[in-house]
Amino acid sequence: MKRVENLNVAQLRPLLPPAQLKRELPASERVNRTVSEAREAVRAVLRKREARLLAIVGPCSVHDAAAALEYAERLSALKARLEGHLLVIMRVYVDKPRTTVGWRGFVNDPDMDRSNDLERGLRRTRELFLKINELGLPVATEVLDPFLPQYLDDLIAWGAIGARTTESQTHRAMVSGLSMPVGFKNSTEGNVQVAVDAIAAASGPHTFLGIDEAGRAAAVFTTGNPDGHVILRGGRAGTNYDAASVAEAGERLRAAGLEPALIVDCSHHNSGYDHRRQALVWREVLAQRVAGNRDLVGLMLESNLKGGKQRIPENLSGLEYGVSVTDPCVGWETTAALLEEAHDALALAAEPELSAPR
Ligand SMILES: O=C[C@H](O)[C@H](O)COP(=O)(O)O
Ligand SMILES: C=C(OP(=O)(O)O)C(=O)O
Repeated sequence: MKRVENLNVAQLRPLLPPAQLKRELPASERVNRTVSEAREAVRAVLRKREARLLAIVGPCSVHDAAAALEYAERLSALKARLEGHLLVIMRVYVDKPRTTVGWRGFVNDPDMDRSNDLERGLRRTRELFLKINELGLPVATEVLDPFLPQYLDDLIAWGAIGARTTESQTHRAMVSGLSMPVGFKNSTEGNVQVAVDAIAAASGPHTFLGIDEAGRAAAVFTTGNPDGHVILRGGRAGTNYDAASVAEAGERLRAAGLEPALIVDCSHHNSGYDHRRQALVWREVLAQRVAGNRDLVGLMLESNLKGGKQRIPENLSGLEYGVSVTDPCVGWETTAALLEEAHDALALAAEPELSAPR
């Protein structure tokens, strides 16, 4: 017989099962509280039961756990001060989609040397998510590989489906079984309807091929995720954070019978991949929200310890600490200033309400 199977597969390397990793690195009570309280708070924000603005900020991708932790420590201190008006969650993105090819993220290639030691990546990612949650800072991440949630789901407060996968049946079905609220990005072309369709699709039950806690192939039967929402990230057709684009996205959700809840991603096509433009987007969207647009429930910022981005050098000792290796990020000072600004603007806008005669 002619060999016809696995012709392009170099190796199949068994991985530790999810239950084993969770046993080795279990969530503490404090971590569990951070995750469950943040998920509940996000749900309240999405349903407009609470007026805080969701602020999802952090690196485009994590490549250095120490730098990510330093960032998390700074952000958790700031979060505590801004809690009255902002619900701050840290972007801890470890599984990166690529337009063509490139480094696939901390979980896939933690050593950044193309050794793709996934088992080490899973361990190190779980360790990092645990430490960040332990600070009381909830974790936001893109859910790209459909098997990954089995290893990390108990540590994630908010999930995203990226612009390249919002239209994917596999991802919609996966989200229908996820335990946390999930935002769907508009497509890279700028199509918002695919994100609206994704919310509707993921809100119902699905059955798909997955793995169970023991790592065995399993048919996964889901009940549907009621907490989908749209993330506007701009597209090749242009930006979509202006008042007209925001209104149109809200109308699309209403027309589909869905809660009009929108997050604006200040980066990606909304910033033209120029990190200096993220502040403009942030301020413009904040002004719309302060002027009374309650469809706008959140903002996303790509931010790191230092601004800009760097190429991954052949010799990794040449990496600059705290600088993104994927999309350009705003630095820490800009991040802190934008968060403070948002907090103060929302506080000011809320004042007349508070002091209104009863
Ligand atoms: O947010 C990250 C990137 O925009 C996304 O992963 C695609 O990256 P690439 O176009 O550099 O491959
Ligand atoms: C990959 C990302 O964004 P997008 O899917 O919008 O390109 C991201 O937010 O890291």
